Amino acid sequence: MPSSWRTTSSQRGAATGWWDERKQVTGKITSWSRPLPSGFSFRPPMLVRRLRPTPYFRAFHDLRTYQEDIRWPGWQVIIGIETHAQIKSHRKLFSESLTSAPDDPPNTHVSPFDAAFPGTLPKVNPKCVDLALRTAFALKCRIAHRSSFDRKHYFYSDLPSGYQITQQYAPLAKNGELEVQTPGSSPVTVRIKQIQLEQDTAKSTFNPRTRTSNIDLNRAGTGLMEIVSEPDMRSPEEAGAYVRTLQAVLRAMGSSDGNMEQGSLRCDVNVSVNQKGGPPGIRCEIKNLNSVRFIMAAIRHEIKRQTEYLLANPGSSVPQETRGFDENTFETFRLRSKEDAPDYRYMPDPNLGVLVLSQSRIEEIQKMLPALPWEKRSRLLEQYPQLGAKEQSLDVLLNVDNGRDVGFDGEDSGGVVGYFESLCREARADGRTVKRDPVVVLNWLTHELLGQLTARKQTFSDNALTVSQLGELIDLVQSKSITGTSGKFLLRHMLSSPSSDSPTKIATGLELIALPASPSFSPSSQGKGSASPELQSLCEAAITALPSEVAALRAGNRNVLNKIVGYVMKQSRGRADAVAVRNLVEELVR
Ligand SMILES: Nc1ncnc2c1ncn2[C@@H]1O[C@H](COP(=O)(O)OP(=O)(O)OP(=O)(O)O)[C@@H](O)[C@H]1O
Ligand SMILES: [Mg+2]
Ligand SMILES: [Mg+2]
Repeated sequence: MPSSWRTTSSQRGAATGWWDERKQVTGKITSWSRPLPSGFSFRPPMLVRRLRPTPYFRAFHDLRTYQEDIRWPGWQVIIGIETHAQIKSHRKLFSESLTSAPDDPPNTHVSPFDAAFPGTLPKVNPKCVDLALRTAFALKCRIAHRSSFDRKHYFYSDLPSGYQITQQYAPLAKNGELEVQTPGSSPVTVRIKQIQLEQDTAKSTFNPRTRTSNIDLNRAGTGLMEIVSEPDMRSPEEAGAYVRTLQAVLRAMGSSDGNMEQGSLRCDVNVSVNQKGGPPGIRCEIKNLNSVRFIMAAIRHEIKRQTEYLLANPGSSVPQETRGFDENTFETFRLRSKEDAPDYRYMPDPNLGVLVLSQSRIEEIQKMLPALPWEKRSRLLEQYPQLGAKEQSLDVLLNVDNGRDVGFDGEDSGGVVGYFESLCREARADGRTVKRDPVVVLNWLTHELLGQLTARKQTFSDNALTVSQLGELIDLVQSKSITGTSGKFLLRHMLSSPSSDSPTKIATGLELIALPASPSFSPSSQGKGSASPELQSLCEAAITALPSEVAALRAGNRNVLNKIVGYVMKQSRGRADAVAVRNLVEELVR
């Protein structure tokens, strides 16, 4: 190892002749034996100019005027978030092995490269680059035509090679922004400092009983995007809204599951406090937060801790620390101070050159960018203003839509939003167009179809009902040919026994067609005049079967009416119309 690599932490980064060190290791660039897809090429890292770290005091606290928070009067809180999002690709970032799900058996998705076998070489996965590029576009970043990879060394058992490949000095994208809406206040623009590609680590679990650690290499080498925000947030609520908005963007782009519980989205939150009008304080970094609730709680605790420290030690500043969050006490705790901070000994990865993206490749990605959640929302509201009163259901629909796989090669089927739109305006094979009430369709989709799929532990992609099948089912209920209860039963049946038969045929087979209220049924004549013989005999049977209820009803106790109606509904297996039954029972008992 050249002696110049052995730098101390104070010498590291911008302060030292890093560029000179870089030259020493670039002599040996591994050539690529496998061809790279079009649009990608590698050049030796010599060609990359070192980027100076962005000075954080670049007037960032002037960007937003000081606004007093009554919870901590006289103090200003500054928050910046580093988000690690697992890239939703089938293969890892630098190896051919498949990415894994959290419940996969340990060490079943590991290639020799992931396990750092000597002699193995990395090869960048273009899908990961494409997905990161999509994210970069959605976050309005400037894309770097040339980016490079660095090694960040630390010696943990969950990092087999002893270093993580990341993009410390020349990231894929920089200088973006994300508009964040917090309830009850105007939107805030959070600037994005950079998006860098890096590898995830393995997972180690400690068994306190046997005092052993087990290493699972399944996660090792999975692609991550580190999305670093500028310190532009000023309250726990803004930080929470930022993470939620970012999560929605990642899902809409199909670049990450953004699933915080399962660890595919993790945040390091940097918090500092300063007195009104003063310069920004020293930040403390709270590592690895995996829920928005914890993020907000950790920030609240940090504000309390740091303001108390500054009041108790006037004239001094908060010691710079890396902290953890205790999920039981909702408090942060010290992990290490700046002095104990690891010296990562960054160096360019000699096996990976410069990643050069052609303009045509970048334009291709931009052309196929899926719609952002708020774009889809305003399009739907513009098209169907009635949905304004159904915002919650609309959000459910958009959330499900965000979670889907968004392909690159035109395999995007429109997702649940496309399905919804086709149901509202169905173009039939015979050339007719059937229009449906969007509020009714939205109810059926979110409450019934998605509800049933969730109960069956399925997702929208498992939905077996075509647009015309669900459309016809909704029409059957709307025209009262089947009751709402029968409609739900029919939907369950069609999900568990998928077939290409029409809902009318299936409903007839299952004897779900509603009992007509009268021989010539019309909604306005329900229960009035002569009832259908079948409904009439069901109601008469109920009156005979429930003599005491009938006596109570005759004595003026109208509450028992529900019981009699319920009895008839049960006997008719949900085929009778409850209003018609109610009217008929009243008429017969009178
Ligand atoms: N005074 C401050 N108060 C709060 N946050 C800050 C302050 N200064 C910087 N930050 C935030 O700290 C974060 C720094 O992240 P960055 O990845 O650049 O460096 P790092 O934390 O030193 O590196 P690592 O990736 O190894 O954790 C950014 O999100 C930035 O917005
Ligand atoms: Mg970082
Ligand atoms: Mg950090």
